[in-house]
Amino acid sequence: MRRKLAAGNWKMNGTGQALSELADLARAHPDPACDILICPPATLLHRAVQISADNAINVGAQDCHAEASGAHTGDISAEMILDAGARHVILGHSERRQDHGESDAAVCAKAQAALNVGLTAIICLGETLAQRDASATLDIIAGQLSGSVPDAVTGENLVIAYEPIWAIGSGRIPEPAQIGEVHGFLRARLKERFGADISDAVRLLYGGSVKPENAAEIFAVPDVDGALVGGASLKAAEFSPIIAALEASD
Ligand SMILES: O=C(CO)COP(=O)(O)O
Repeated sequence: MRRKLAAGNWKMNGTGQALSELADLARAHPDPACDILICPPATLLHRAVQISADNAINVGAQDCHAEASGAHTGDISAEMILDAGARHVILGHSERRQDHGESDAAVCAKAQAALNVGLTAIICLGETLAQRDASATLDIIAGQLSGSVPDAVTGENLVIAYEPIWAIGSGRIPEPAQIGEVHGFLRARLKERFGADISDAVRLLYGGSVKPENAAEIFAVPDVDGALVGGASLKAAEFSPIIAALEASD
């Protein structure tokens, strides 16, 4: 049985002061019925891990390099993330695909590096508004899925986040049926490629303008195992009701 996952992506937000939100979140959810993950900027990883050592909050990174080490100024490796005490890494977020020109192949290589050291890879994919309007969503998703996910997946070490680009930070979300269509498609494609045991263990998150007000509706969609939350994960008071809605979902 998959355990639900409420994941927060802080993006390029937060200095040391923001870590008090982690402590608040931990206090609000001492024994959660789902996994809780916060992915702060790399500068806060180590401190976030220390704060979360004795509570139910997990800590993850937002990116890693595909190489294990070497002359890559400014980058961090999967092993460094592990060494900082984190166990998850977000990869292929649309902001990285866009800002840094990351291709599916690049994301796949990073995911392979993450799996090599035992991290769980949270691979993001999603269509633009133009692609949705052109009825190309499932084709785009299929291409991103096959190109970004490495063969080494064993099930629990993979999370897929479906994040329609037009829903990120926009306040707009797809219809529940549209989310369900993509998640069902992802599950079926994973099953074709990896078999039922592995595909049943992969968690599928929805991301894009998840808020306390819409969380319950999103979590009621079949094959939605949680959320990857941006803006609303920055404040414990906003993320906490989203976590509660996930805990309350079937
Ligand atoms: O990109 C996202 C999470 O990775 C979603 O961001 P928002 O929740 O701010 O729309």
